[in-house]
Amino acid sequence: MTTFNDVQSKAQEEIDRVVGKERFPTLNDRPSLPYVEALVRETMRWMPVLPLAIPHYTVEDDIYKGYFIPKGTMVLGNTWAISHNTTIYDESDRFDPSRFFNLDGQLNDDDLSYAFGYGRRQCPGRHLASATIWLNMAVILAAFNIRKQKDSLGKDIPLTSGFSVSSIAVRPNPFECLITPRSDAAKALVLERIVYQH
Ligand code: HEM
Repeated sequence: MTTFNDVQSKAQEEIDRVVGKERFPTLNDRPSLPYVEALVRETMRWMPVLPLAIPHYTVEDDIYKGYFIPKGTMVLGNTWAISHNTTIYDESDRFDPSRFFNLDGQLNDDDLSYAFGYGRRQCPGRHLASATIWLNMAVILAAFNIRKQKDSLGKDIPLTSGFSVSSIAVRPNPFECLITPRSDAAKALVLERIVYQH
């Protein structure tokens, strides 16, 4: 969100229009916020957390599409190759949630389930993960503006920190950004929650 401020504004506009500014979004709002849904999908597509899923090995000889795969071969599902396949995702390096909408403006059926792996070993936590990611994104977008940090002359500091792979998971390297409440009302809602939870 630090980099894609136009996407951020579009999602915030949808939240303000559908949910209003008197409360934060809840999971009940999920079906009514298609752009936020598309934003979650695009985040998981553009930089998958597990770009090679989790390694497995074959327990017997197999043939897949004419390739002989001996017993004991390590097999990796190449999630990155799928999520950056340019025949499915035009200009796949571009971050653009609108790619998940059909021409009639409806969300398409590409729910990014492959980001959670494949077959009977597919991630059992995927529904919890999807709900948690959606809710966190929706509430953060409702409450805060996320922008680039400024230098001493007030100019945006470019974001160049990139990503690292630790073990099998990808994560952003530490970076500076500016996170500010969107309004006094948003700030009050955040404070209300903090007080309530303690
Ligand atoms: C962004 C969040 C998450 C992503 C992207 C993710 C992704 C994945 C992937 C790609 C696999 C490997 C599937 C395969 O081998 O084909 C996996 C396995 C697994 N995940 Fe997740 N996961 C997430 C969150 C969670 C959560 C929240 C839980 C638990 C509450 C969880 C529990 C597991 C377990 C137990 C496995 C191993 C399943 C098995 O080998 O049978 N994951 N996950």
